[in-house]
Amino acid sequence: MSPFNKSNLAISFHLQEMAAVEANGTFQANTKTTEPVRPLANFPPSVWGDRFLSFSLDTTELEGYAKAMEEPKEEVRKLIVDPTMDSNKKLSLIYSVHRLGLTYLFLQEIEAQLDKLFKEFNLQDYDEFDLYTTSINFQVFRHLGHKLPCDVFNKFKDSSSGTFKESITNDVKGMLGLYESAQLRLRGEPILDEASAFTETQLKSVVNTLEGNLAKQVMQSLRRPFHQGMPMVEARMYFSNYDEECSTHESLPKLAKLHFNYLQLQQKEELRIVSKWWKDMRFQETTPYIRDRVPEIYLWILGLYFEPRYSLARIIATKITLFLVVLDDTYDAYATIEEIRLLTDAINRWDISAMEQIPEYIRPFYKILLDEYAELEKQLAKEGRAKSVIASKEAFQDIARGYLEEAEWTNSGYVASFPEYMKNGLITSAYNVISKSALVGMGEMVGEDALAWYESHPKTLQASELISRLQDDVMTYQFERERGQSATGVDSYIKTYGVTEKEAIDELNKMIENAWKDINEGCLKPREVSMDLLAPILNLARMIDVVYRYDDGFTFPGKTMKEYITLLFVGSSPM
Ligand SMILES: CC(C)=CCC/C(C)=C/CC/C(C)=C/COP(=O)(O)OP(=O)(O)O
Ligand SMILES: [Mg+2]
Ligand SMILES: [Mg+2]
Ligand SMILES: [Mg+2]
Repeated sequence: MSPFNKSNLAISFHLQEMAAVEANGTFQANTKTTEPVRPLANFPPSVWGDRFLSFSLDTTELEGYAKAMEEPKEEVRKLIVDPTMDSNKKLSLIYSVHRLGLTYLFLQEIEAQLDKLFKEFNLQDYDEFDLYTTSINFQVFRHLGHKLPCDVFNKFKDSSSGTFKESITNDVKGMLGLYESAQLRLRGEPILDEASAFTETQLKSVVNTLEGNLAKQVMQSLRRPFHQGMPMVEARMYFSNYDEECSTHESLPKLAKLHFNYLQLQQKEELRIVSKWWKDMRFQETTPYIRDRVPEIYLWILGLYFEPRYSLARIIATKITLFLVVLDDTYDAYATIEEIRLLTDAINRWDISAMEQIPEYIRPFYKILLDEYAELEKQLAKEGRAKSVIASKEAFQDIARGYLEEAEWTNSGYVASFPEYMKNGLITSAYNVISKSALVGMGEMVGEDALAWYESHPKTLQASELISRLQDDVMTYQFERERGQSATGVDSYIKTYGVTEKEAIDELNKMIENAWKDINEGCLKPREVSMDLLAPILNLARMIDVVYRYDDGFTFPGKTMKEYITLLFVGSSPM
């Protein structure tokens, strides 16, 4: 959409909204009802309607794909463990396996290979490797948890000027690899800070001169680097744009196709289940003021983990996150401060007797909330893991209190200091409650120690929360400011440090960049917990990039989220 159209959208949207408020205003003037003035947002309606309800899973087809995967999977496994394969070829095979989202099928074999290759690492070997090979190796080691030193890139810098050598700018594949490598940087790796800016500028300057797959690959990475992407979608795009790299061994694309088709059927069934549940709960009738975004929230949760074994976990986490949309839009775009106080108290009480104290319109939500959690607690108690449900429920109560704090600030016109805002903002980022809710269906790997680690509010989780809170604020503060919603991190930062709006946004973006470095650090070995428990946190940060890198892609889901939902769940025939 051209910027002109975009501003048209905003204008027409604003006019609609003004008309609605106006209508409300005149409506109240004439009828003298006690109906309060409400901060209505008139959110755009669902893009999808009921189209995902009609899917019907053919389990024979699903089993057919699973069966057909066995043979190419064994072929790929043999390649991964093949002791005669040259180590750089081995690393580039593992790289393609990883980008195709297949690592989890060969995790033991891949970890064993990388442990061995990482032990054999010495910097001298890298003297004769070109930029492309160096960057592939760097990415594989870093993605799988090994801290390959960024010194491997020193030889590409001009020792006298200290900048990157001009000569590498002609090596587009190498530059692309360096750009993707730079996204894995940690604090204290300035060569990679430079590399990220240098390669992005260079690649943007040549992208229109490129052709074929290389053009598609550069456009794909410039739009969003792999590391910040949604694994399921990134796998699909790697398959489409890197067929040369994928077809080095013909069993790999064969496996990738069957794997994608298997997952697509399972995910369409999950989307049908949550869409039917949402429709049966009649939220769009009882709370019509909320954003109707079931496929978008399901896509968000799919971003956390796409492995078949997490099917139930995705359904549970999607439902709880949909509850959060109802809660957030109720606090932000409908309830009065009195109603918010009553609802927050009811959520803290978590008792059906609190029904009579909350407004009529929100009672169905409250009842469904309590029933859903009671059912989850009962189910998980059978596995002796009801504690994960309690942790999710307590985090849910926590965010309601956080949303109340925001509402009190809005109501009193108070603009919190930035530190005070962030203390509450990490809670309202919703990434604590969502990550804990993601654990509920993950099975026996979520033991006492896993829960204890999450409850300790680890740095990696805080970093993901900060990215969620601040990226959302940077992309939604104008729209929310127009509606008089609580001051966001942007307003707090401006007020606390007396800087311009642009300076504030630059500072917030630097905080987001540093938070990404903390997440990258947290995923490197030795890890505090298994990567299975870190992946939802890393992927939640990735989904913020997917939804908010260019605009408020959740309130206005007509671009990236629509494209991704179409790619994964609409029509696309089996590969
Ligand atoms: C904050 C954030 C990006 C959360 C992501 C996790 C998530 C899906 C939370 C559910 C509520 C929601 C969609 C908030 C984002 O919109 P918003 O801009 O209305 O959130 P806000 O009211 O907290 O600013
Ligand atoms: Mg909101
Ligand atoms: Mg809110
Ligand atoms: Mg917002």
